[in-house]
Amino acid sequence: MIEFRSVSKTYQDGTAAVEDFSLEIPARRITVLVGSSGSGKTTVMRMINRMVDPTSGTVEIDGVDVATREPVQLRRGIGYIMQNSGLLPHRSVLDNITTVPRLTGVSKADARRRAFELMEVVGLERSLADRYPSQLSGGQQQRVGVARGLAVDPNILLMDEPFSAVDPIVRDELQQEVLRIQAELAKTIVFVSHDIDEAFLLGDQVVVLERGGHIVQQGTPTEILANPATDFVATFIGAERGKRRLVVSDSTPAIGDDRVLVDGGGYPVGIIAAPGGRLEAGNPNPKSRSVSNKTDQAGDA
Ligand SMILES: Nc1ncnc2c1ncn2[C@@H]1O[C@H](COP(=O)(O)OP(=O)(O)OP(=O)(O)O)[C@@H](O)[C@H]1O
Repeated sequence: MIEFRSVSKTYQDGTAAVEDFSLEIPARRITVLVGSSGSGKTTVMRMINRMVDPTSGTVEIDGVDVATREPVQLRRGIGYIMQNSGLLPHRSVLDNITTVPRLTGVSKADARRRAFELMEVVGLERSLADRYPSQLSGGQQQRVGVARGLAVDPNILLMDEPFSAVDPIVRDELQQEVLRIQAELAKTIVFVSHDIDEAFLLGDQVVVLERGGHIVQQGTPTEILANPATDFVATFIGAERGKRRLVVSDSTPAIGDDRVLVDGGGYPVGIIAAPGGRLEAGNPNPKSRSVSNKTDQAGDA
């Protein structure tokens, strides 16, 4: 278990990134920290492996204050997977995966054998082993990042918006891989995301943060969806869902040349005015009405 006790972090320039943050992160489960940009998610996560040290308060792993651990040693036992994979550009896929195990004293032969196993775990073909990161797709690079994070066989895996730079289809695949790997390996995963759908898909526990690392709600996805604790959470859930689900469907009826906008449940939520269409024709200020909708209701569908 990872435990934050009244942790605060003020950066040198005076930014109070996290204030009085307390949280228990259960072992062998996925906890997702989700919130808008600048809410302190990354700062919280980095205090686990001492990439950031708290200004006050303590972070404990299985009852041991991480401040008592030597940072480099600590980090070698915790997998860290970040956005844009963070791979070493001049090293092959295999070398990227074996670097940290080699530093911790694993023999070259064992590290290579394990790297090939991990490539299989994350769905990468062996034939990619000698390529350089620039010769891989974004999704493949992220898979190498995940394999590298797993290479030291850590109990804890930190994942900082790992899939936000890949396209939605690849992101879906990678999210499913995480769930599959987790079902197999049962790590303690802390996952940072600004995407509430991703949080609900992956999280056993979801923690919604507001500016200053203030926890506005924590619980299972079902608990949060059923009972958003504040307007902020309700809006966060609703706005995000509405935005993602809105589509102009060919099968929806048009009004003249104007197109009907529907949400994921197929309910009409607005009209997109076509140039010269009925809405546009009577509109003295066309731009202001080119999209008319009520997205705030779309999340309820
Ligand atoms: N090294 C730093 N020095 C000063 N301020 C920082 C530093 N790192 C982060 N901050 C500030 O701390 C606050 C929280 O940042 P943090 O990166 O933890 O948020 P976040 O929720 O992860 O944001 P994002 O989703 O944009 O990555 C922000 O106001 C940010 O500008």
